[in-house]
Amino acid sequence: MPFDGFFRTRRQDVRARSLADMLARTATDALRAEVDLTPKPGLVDRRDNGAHRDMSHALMMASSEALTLGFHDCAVAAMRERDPERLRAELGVHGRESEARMMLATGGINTHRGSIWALGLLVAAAAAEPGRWRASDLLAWVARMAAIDDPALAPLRVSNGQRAVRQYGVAGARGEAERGFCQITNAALPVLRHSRDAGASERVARLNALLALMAVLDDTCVLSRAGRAGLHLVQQQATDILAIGGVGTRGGGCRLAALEQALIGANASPGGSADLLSATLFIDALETAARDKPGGRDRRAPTRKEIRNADVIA
Ligand SMILES: CC(C)(COP(=O)(O)OP(=O)(O)OC[C@H]1O[C@@H](n2cnc3c(N)ncnc32)[C@H](O[C@H]2O[C@H](COP(=O)(O)OP(=O)(O)OP(=O)(O)O)[C@@H](O)[C@H]2O)[C@@H]1O)[C@@H](O)C(=O)NCCC(=O)NCCS
Ligand SMILES: Nc1ncnc2[nH]cnc12
Repeated sequence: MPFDGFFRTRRQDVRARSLADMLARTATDALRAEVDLTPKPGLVDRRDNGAHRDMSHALMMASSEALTLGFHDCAVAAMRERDPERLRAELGVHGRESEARMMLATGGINTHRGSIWALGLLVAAAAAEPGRWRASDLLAWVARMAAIDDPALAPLRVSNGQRAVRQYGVAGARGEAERGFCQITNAALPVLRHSRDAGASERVARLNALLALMAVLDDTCVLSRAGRAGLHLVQQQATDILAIGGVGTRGGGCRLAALEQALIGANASPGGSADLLSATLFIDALETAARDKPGGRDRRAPTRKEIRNADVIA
């Protein structure tokens, strides 16, 4: 039918806009919740700037808010464009627009490039298949989309991540996306939920999930700053804290403080793990929303309070 878009009912348009708004808000809330989580080792939180001389809590919050529009645009694109190649190109445009808005909001500091990548793809996945919000479904979609080359990407764009990929032979952010960010399904989500089930506070559960990511992720942020020795330090010490029961135990809290000092001393920031923690919280929120309202197509999004309920430092 010609002009089939023209005949979309107002209700469909309203529903499309409301879904895009909800997904964009949920992604932004996940970013804010990650920044607010405290105390994180080597990362910006409510208490200090970790291993980042050029960042602050306020800057990270401003950056998070600046990304909402780009997430919305990724959702709308994924609802409208059914051709994967064309959609990949469009997501690349929205991703770079978001990176530009981030730089404007931060005065040129790269706070969230990795988050724009991971959450932009996840928002698109959730919008492309409304309600199919199991982690495995979302991340399988992400893996397919990430495997498509972005036609506009400058092939010689040399970033810290690309240098680390070449120097250390790791997957990097794009490679991890092509693998469906398996650290989320294999480590972060199980530890987050196991900690909750064991009675841990939401803050402790999220800190344990961050450690679970740090224990297994080949974080190019750490590699570019502190080399393979720095990555080994991060992975080993995060593993050790989880092995004694996580940050909720007396020994775990002390070791977390020691890890923070070691990371600052090594100028090592697990920024990639922070990005994937935001992605984990986003997926957790959508799985919860889908589970709480079976059968409904426009599932209630988790409230801002539900997503950010770990803001309070226990
Ligand atoms: C695919 C892109 C992400 C480009 O990635 P690339 O491989 O080129 O590397 P980078 O540009 O360096 O970005 C990678 C960032 O991703 C995070 N990250 C690191 N390791 C992993 C991992 N194993 N899995 C997932 N994500 C990972 C990390 O981001 C965080 O750290 C940054 C801050 O670190 P910092 O060292 O302080 O800052 P730098 O600027 O790097 O150094 P300084 O100059 O300050 O010293 C910050 O970004 C955090 O988020 C890595 O840095 C993607 O950018 C791309 O191609 N985008 C185009 C648009 C697009 O296609 N979008 C589609 C969806 S919207
Ligand atoms: N809290 C944080 N501190 C430093 N880098 C980050 N990248 C994403 N979240 C971050």
